[in-house]
Parts: sequence; structure tokens; C-alpha cells
Amino acid sequence: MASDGTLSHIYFFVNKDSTTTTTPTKERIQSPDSHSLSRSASPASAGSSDNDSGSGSSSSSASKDSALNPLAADFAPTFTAAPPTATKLYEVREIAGKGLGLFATSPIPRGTCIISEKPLLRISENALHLAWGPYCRLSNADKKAFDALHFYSPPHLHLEDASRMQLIDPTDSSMDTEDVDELVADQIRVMGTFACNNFQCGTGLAVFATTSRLNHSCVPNVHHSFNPTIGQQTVYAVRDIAEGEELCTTYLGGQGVYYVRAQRIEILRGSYGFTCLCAACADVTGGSDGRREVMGGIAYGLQCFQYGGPAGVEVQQIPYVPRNPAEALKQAEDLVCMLVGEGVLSIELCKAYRMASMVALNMREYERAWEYACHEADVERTCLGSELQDLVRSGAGATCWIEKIRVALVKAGRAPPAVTKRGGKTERQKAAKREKKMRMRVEKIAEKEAQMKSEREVAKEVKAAEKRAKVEAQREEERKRREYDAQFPGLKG
Ligand SMILES: C[S@@+](CC[C@H](N)C(=O)[O-])C[C@H]1O[C@@H](n2cnc3c(N)ncnc32)[C@H](O)[C@@H]1O
Repeated sequence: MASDGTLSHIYFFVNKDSTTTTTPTKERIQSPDSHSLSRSASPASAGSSDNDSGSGSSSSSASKDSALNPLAADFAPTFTAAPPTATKLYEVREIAGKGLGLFATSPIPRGTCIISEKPLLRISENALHLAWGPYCRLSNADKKAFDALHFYSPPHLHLEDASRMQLIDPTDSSMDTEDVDELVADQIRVMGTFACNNFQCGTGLAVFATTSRLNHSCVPNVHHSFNPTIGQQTVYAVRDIAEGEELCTTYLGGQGVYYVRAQRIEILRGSYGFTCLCAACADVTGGSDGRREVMGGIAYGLQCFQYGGPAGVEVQQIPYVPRNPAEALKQAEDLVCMLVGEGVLSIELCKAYRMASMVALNMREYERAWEYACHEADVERTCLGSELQDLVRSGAGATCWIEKIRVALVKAGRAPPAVTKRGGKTERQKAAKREKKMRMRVEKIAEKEAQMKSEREVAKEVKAAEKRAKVEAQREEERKRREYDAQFPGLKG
């Protein structure tokens, strides 16, 4: 299921070397996700995990402002932990066409920890066929919670074959056919349930009593991840959520945000058996697809600019690779605006801010580097909370990046900007102006992209018409030749 992997590798950009066979993707964008799926078994007993510890709002108006105004200068990172509360912020409800889902029982501010829970059943990656053993060792209560989860058997996993090949000893004559069939059916149920409900959990995969009730949206309002520091799966609100709103995460983590609708439909149907009807998928104007294509292109282009392209490929041949640092900075800023415009507010947004900050630092634009790093830290805290010691240890988190910028500033003989100062009116006006400019630039890019797309379509049409005309002409010639042959049979040949 959707994954950013462990927290410690969330900051890697598009992985140009890895390939997965489960996820049909554009060649340049690879997904590390494992996709899996299912169907509702026992709605009544579902979703009430004792492990859940909801927590109250931690969202400050500072983070709210920066969410609405992603490149605004008036941001102050706060890093305050969400105060824990006993109140459960969601309930499990049935929803037409989706089975069960989680719904907000009160308004949930951005950055709130909604779920924090331990895995129900955990296995190594690529070991679905071995899920039966760990399942059998579950306590009765956990087995009941697992059995209540949705079941789906993705055709490409061939669960029956996997069960018969892996788990049955063909020489065991003590088992009659009925026993074997029953065991196979049980194993299929366990594998299918695991496949459709699992999330990345450290280096393995795990199913959770509550998180596994989250339905998918390509414009998610929550972010899920496994936090190795606390050993729990956490789910945070990435924007303010209204009471009664369904909580949705994305099953297409990482680069999946850059897939266009057709790609997403293929993956979600194949692995989870449903067709997504979220706002992005319902957008028939092609606007969302256009933006996601451009965003994916920019993200990859920036990665190539910063780290180099694939072996043997001239970087400048790759679309969207910026020609110079100034262009790279503009593109990174555009990417931030487009992600926010598209409602993609989690880790890919962190990465875009990091890229903007890195390019700015290379250009010795220290204040901008600092500002974008602070925005990154804000989004990071919103999605992952504040217990991020593992990120600090690995040096991957935003705070470590901010520290690097601070060192660079000191080396350059400049004082680090004050971080706690909230913006005044003029700052807000400046930020609004800047954002307007950005949006105009983004719209221009999208327009250009749409124009190029329509030109490509026209060219395709013309080519198809030419081909049709050619076939028609050949047919006509053939018809005339046959007519002539019929009239003058003696001259045939
Ligand atoms: C991890 S479970 C989510 C909880 C599930 N709805 C339940 O009843 O337990 C994944 C399954 O939920 C359903 N689902 C998830 N997101 C959906 C969506 N956006 N539209 C329709 N069905 C969805 C699909 O049947 C999918 O296989």
C-alpha cells in the first residue's frame, strides 16, 4: 500500500534506478509501493482499535497560514508536539460504494495526530505467501480484528496457486481433498486481506486495525506513515478537516502523486478492485492530469539537475531539466505552488520545498534557502508529528537541513534570520504578490502544456487522416484494377 517507506528515507527523490513490476508507471517515475487489496467482512466489529490514541489539535495559525500561502515569507516553525487527548476524532461508518471508512466526528485542524497504533499483523516485504504462519500465531482478539477487515484477491497475485504451492505438502496423505480445499480457502482469505490492507511498516509490511479502514483519495486529507521512533503507525491531518468529512489517505505513495488518472485507475483497479471517484479523478477537463504530468516532469527534471540523469543519457535531453540554477529555483517554486494547487500537501511537498531550499543555497540566496527549509519543516511536522528522533539520527529531516543552512550562513558571515517573527501586513502583502506571480507562472506552464498537448493531438489526427486517405486510395486503386480486369480479362497481368 502507499508508502513513503520508513521515515528515514522520505527525502529521497524519484528513484531512477529501481523498478517495480506491480506498478505500471512512466519510465522516469518509479514507485516503491507494494499494492494489495479486499472486501468487507464484519462491519459491526470493525475499526475500534484499543491501540488508538487520538490526540488533540496542534495546529497553530502559523501553520495554517503557511498551508494556504505556501511560499509566504511570514512563517515561523513551531515544532510543538500535539497535546494528547483521550477523544477519538473519528468513527467507522459504511459509505456507499466503498465499504467502511473513517469519518471525522469533530473539526480536525491541520497537523493533528488522528491515529497512532501498533501493527496488527506484520510480515517481511515480498512474503505474502508466508502470512499464514504469523496469522495463526495471533491472539484470538487480533485474529477477530484481522478477519473483520476488507478482503480482495488481486488477480495478479494468483493467491490460490501461491497457497497450494507454498503451504500444502502434496505427499501428506493424511489430508483429504476437503481439508486441503478448506485450508487453501483460509489461506487465500488471509493473504487477500493482508494484500488489500497493508501499509509499509519499517522494512516490512503491516496491517492495522484502524489505519486499514482508511479509504483512498488521490487528494488525501491525511498522511499515514510508520514512525520508527515510537514504533507506531501514525495518521495526521494534512489540512483542516470538517466534521463529518471522510478521512482519506493515498494508496499511491511517493511518486504516485504524479501519475495521471489512467495510470491511477489501472493500479487501483488491479490491486484494490475499485475505481477512484475523488476530485482529481472526477476532473474531466484534463486540468488535474495536465498539472500532475507537469509536476512529475519538473520533479524529475530538478532531480536530474541536482544529481545527474540516468547513465548514458544527456541531462539536457530530458524534458524540464532546468538550464541554470535560477531556472531550477523557479521550477522548484512552481512545483510547490502546483502541489498545493492540486491539494497534494504531504511528503512530495516537503521534497519540493527542500529542492527549492537546496537550489537557493547553491545560489547563495541564504534567506530564501532558510525560508523554504522552514516551510519544509512545517509540512514535515504536519505529516509526521514531532517525535522524529530517527530522522534526526539519519540526518534526513528538515531540522538537520535547517542546521546546515545555519552553518552555511555563519560561514558566509551572515546572521541566521529570526525564525519566530510572524509576518506583518507588508510581509503578507509581499507574500501574496509573490504567490500571485507564481500562480500566473504555473498557469502559463499549464497553458503551454495544454497547447502542446492539443498540437500533439492535432498532429496525431492529421497523421491518422493521412493514413486513412492512403488506405482509401489503395482500396480505390485496387477496385479500379479489379474492374479493369473484369472488363478486359484477356489483358490480366
Ligand atoms: C484498506 S481497505 C479500506 C477500508 C475498506 N473500505 C473497508 O471496508 O474495510 C481498501 C478497500 O476499500 C475500498 N476502497 C478504498 N478506497 C476506495 C475508494 N476511493 N472508492 C471505492 N472503494 C474504495 C476498496 O474496496 C479497497 O479494496
